This record gives sequence, structure tokens and C-alpha cells, in this order.
Amino acid sequence: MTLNIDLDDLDFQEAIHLKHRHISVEDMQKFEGYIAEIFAAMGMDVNTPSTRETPQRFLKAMFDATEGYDGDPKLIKVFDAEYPDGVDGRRSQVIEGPIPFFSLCEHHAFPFFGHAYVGYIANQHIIGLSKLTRLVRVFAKRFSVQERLTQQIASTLETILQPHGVAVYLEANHLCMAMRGVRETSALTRTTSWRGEYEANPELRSEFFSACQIRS
Ligand SMILES: Nc1nc2c(ncn2[C@@H]2O[C@H](COP(=O)(O)OP(=O)(O)OP(=O)(O)O)[C@@H](O)[C@H]2O)c(=O)[nH]1
Ligand SMILES: [Zn+2]
Repeated sequence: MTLNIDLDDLDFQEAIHLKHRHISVEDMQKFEGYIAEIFAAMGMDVNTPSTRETPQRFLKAMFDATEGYDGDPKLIKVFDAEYPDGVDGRRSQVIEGPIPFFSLCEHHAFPFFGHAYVGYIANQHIIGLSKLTRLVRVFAKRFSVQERLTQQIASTLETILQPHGVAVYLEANHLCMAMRGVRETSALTRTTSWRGEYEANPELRSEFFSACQIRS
């Protein structure tokens, strides 16, 4: 198998990132103290049997919700496409979705969550379908904005597979819009990224969208 991945590509580097975050015990204890102080100032009684461990639980939950910073080395595993040029010159789109995701908005650190749809038209390589979910999650589980998340998924798939085209569509609810501030609870935020043949071909884009709207 010939892999021509641009190993220096920054999004790709971030997606596979082999280094795990390590926080020392001393730092964790210090952070728990900060959180206890902040939650107490907000009004929480941090000394009840139920809340005594809340700062620790909160920190663990936040590290869990941001584990995308650790990267996912499995994303490097691609296969040769069996029919690189399609069958009888007909190439098919691979469309995966809805892929549920949860992310944290980098403005307020509140969750935004929804569904991603990822499509591509293979060239020389294909990728295991589970890797499309991994790709969405490795970037979603960070502090982000929906636009960047959408572009990072598209760019990394492009870098890994060098396909004829990539399509990414995300729809999400932002709790920073619903629970506070403008208190908008009904609007979904939708973002797209088109690469390669999708950019030039509106028919491919509408084929992608009509497949996405078929929800099981
Ligand atoms: N473009 C973009 N904006 C986002 C995203 N998530 C949250 N925001 C917005 O980020 C903006 C931050 O605006 P600021 O004016 O600095 O913050 P704010 O005073 O809390 O704003 P309000 O939410 O309008 O009360 C808000 O308008 C949010 O709705 C995202 O993924 N993409
Ligand atoms: Zn926000």
C-alpha cells in the first residue's frame, strides 16, 4: 500500500497526536481547590456528603469531555480502494451519518452537540467506517467552534485519503445560546465544508444532502 499522507499537515498531526496529557497529583489537588472555591462563590455548599467530591468529579468529567486532545492513532489506518476508479467509471459516495458528537464551545466552555455527516468519493484509498466516527470525535472532544470543527474533519479526511472529494455537514445545539445569553432554544446551527469535486458539482452536494436527510 502506498501512503502519501503529508505527515507534517497540522490537522493530521493533531488528529493522531500520540502524546497523552498528564496532570500531576499535586496539580489535580490544586485544581480541585480552585473549583471548590469557584463553585462555593456561585452558591454551592461544597461540604455536603453529596458535593464534597464534586470538584474532583467535575475535573474528571472535563478531562473526559476533552480527551480529543490526546488524539486517535487509529486514524492512520487506511486501505487500498478495491476499485480506485470506480466500477464502469461510476464512482460512489460514501456517506456516514448521523454521527452524534459532543463538543465544548471555546467561548463559554458550555457544550454544543448534534450530528455530523461525513461523505467522500474514494481515489486510491478507503478508510474503515468506524474511523469516520473517530475522526468526528477526535476533534469534537475539545474546546472548539463549530466552523473549525467542520473544517478540521474535512481537512484531515482529505489529508489521509486524498479522495476525489469530501463533504462534511454538522448540525448542533449550542447550550451557551439556549441556557444563557440570548436563550434561543429552537435554532440549530448548520455548517458545511466541501472539498474537491463537491466544490464544483451542485448535484453531488444535493445527492449528499438527500442521503443525509434519510434518518433511520
Ligand atoms: N461562530 C460561532 N460562534 C459561536 C459558537 N459557539 C458559540 N458562539 C457565539 O460566540 C459568541 C460570543 O460572543 P460574545 O459577545 O463575546 O459573548 P457573550 O456576551 O456571552 O454573547 P451572547 O451569547 O450573545 O450573550 C456568542 O455570540 C455565541 O453565540 C460557534 O461554534 N461558532
Ligand atoms: Zn458559547
